[in-house]
Order: sequence, then C-alpha cells, then structure tokens
Amino acid sequence: MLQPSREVTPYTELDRATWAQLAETTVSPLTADEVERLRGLGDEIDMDEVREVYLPLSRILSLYVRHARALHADTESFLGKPAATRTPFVIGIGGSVAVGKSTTARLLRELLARWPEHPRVALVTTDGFLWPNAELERRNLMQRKGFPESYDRKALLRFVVEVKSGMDAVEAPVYSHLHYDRMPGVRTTVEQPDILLLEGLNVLQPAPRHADGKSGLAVSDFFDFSVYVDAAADDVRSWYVARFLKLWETAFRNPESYFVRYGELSRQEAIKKAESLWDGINGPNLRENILPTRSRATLVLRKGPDHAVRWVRLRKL
Ligand SMILES: Nc1ncnc2c1ncn2[C@@H]1O[C@H](COP(=O)(O)OP(=O)(O)O)[C@@H](O)[C@H]1O
Ligand SMILES: CC(C)(COP(=O)(O)O)[C@@H](O)C(=O)NCCC(=O)O
Repeated sequence: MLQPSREVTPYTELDRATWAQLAETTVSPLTADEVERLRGLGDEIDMDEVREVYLPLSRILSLYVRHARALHADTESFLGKPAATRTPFVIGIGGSVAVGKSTTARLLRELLARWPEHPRVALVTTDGFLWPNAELERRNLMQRKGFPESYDRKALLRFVVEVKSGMDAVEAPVYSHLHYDRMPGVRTTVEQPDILLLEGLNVLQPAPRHADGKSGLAVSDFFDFSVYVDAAADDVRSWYVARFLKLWETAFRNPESYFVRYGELSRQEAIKKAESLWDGINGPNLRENILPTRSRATLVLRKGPDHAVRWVRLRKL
C-alpha cells in the first residue's frame, strides 16, 4: 500500500519514489510505438520521467474524467432530464514562464488521448488571449506582457464558458512566439473534445474585480481539474535563459522574428538580455501573480533543477 509522504494536510503528498511506484500498477504501460511518438514531439523529456511521472498522472486524470461523467449522468437522471450531451472535461495547466507548462501540456495531450474513454483531447494556450502588441503599446503594457492585465480576460472567460457549455465549435486567437504577437486573423477551433487542456501563466488567477467592486467569474471556476507546474524561481530563470539561447541560435535568425535584432547579439549579450527580460518582467510576474495561485491547483508537480519531478501534491476530494 502506498503511504503518503506526510499526513495532516488537505493534500496527499507523494515523493518521487512513492509516485513512481504507481507506474508499476498503471494499466497499459506505454507501447514502443507510443514511446517513439512521444519522442517525436521534439521535447527533451526523459522517457523514464514519462513512465514514472506523466503516465500515472494521465491515469489519475482519466479516473477523474470517468467519475465526472458518472456524476453528470447521475445528476441528469436525478433532475429527471434526458442525459444531455456531456461537456468537455477542462484541465487548466498553470505555472511560471518557462517552467514547462507547454511541454507538460503537449505530453498530457498525447497520453490522455491513448485512453479509449476519451480519445479527443484539445490543447489551447492562453497566450492567444494576450492583447495584440498594438493594444499593449496603446495601454502602455508591453513591459507587462504576461501580467493579468495584459490579457483580454473577458474573451478568455467567454471562450472557456462556451466550451464548458458544450457549444459545437469555439474559436480562440493564436499567439506566435516567433512574431512575439497575436497572429492577426488566425484562430484555432475547439469542437466538443472529450478533454480540453488550457495551458497558460494565468489559468489559476482569481477573477478581476469590476469597477463597482464586485468580483466576476474566474476562468478556473469552469475547470474540472488543474495542474500547477512548480519549481524554484532560480531554476526557472536558468531554464528561461537556456530557452532564450536556443531561440537565439535558431528562431532569432529568422528575418520574420520579432527578436531578429537579438540574433546579432553575442552569446554573452544574449544571456544578459534574457536575464534582464526575466528580472524585469517574468520574475516579478511569477512572484506577484503566478506563485500565489499554486495553492488553488488540484495537483502540484514540483520539479528539481533538471526538470525531474521531485514530488506530487494532490488535493484530497
Ligand atoms: N520535462 C522536461 N524535461 C526537459 N526539459 C524541459 C521539460 N519541460 C520543459 N523543458 C524545457 O524547458 C523550457 C521551458 O519549457 P516550456 O514548455 O516552453 O515552458 P512554458 O510553456 O512554461 O513557458 C524549454 O526549453 C523546454 O524544452
Ligand atoms: C508570452 C509569454 C507571456 C508567455 O509565457 P510562456 O508561454 O513562455 O509561459 C512570455 O513568453 C513572454 O513573452 N513574456 C514577456 C517577457 C519575455 O519576453 O519573456
């Protein structure tokens, strides 16, 4: 029997070794083809990490989906209503810039789609709901990109409400990291998936207060589950610099890149630029707006300096 690593808490906390034991009992471990397909995602994920951490996580998420569906059916029956069409199971994935949200979300999309009960898994990032740069300039928010006020929060809330309402097709704007801006006229469409993964810095943030002081609805009010990807700020800062350098060596050489001027920097200058972007924007945003949302998550994945998950914290039902 698995023993939680600590008691007297509203969470079940499992250290890495205990969590990894779940992999031994997880139904249908990864096939060789699936391992190859995951490697094809192009992310630098260690396959032991997939087997020991993300496969059991996908299994727990699948259990939550199954029981949410059963509760939905029982509720409809109790209300004497014909079993309405199910709405997507919405999972929010939050955490700092560069902590690994997108990588975790892409991996979970692949793993969750393999369970026959819910093969249709959609992934949307909240980056697309950042105001376009022209609007950020107008609002004097370019140095606050990623802060709560830099997003079109009404449109993001409307998107999640429409998906959770079971609408046939719901569109979301698309952000380009190459252009460092929302792509004009480019939309992604969500068509009643079994599961929607919504990834972004801001997915767990509380509702903004209206001018009359009344609090509105938060995006996470419509989540069925949420994951916070967590790590020490210094580790995330180094991951951010490393990612910036990977981009400096590749994407920034593209004439279309917003950062093409950074492609001419020396390596040392590029490192200093990345550090200044972190120290001036992403680090303060993590401290002020993102880390305070960690306690709102259903599950916290805590990573060490090598991205390996050190412990998992799951809120008790
Ligand atoms: N599990 C992991 N193992 C190794 N590297 C990772 C892992 N997750 C993320 N990374 C790396 O860390 C950096 C940030 O990851 P990314 O998914 O872009 O973060 P976010 O979406 O939170 O900004 C990227 O360079 C990515 O390759
Ligand atoms: C667009 C973002 C807010 C999104 O964050 P991410 O998807 O990297 O977690 C962030 O990458 C960003 O651009 N922040 C502004 C400061 C900077 O250029 O890093």
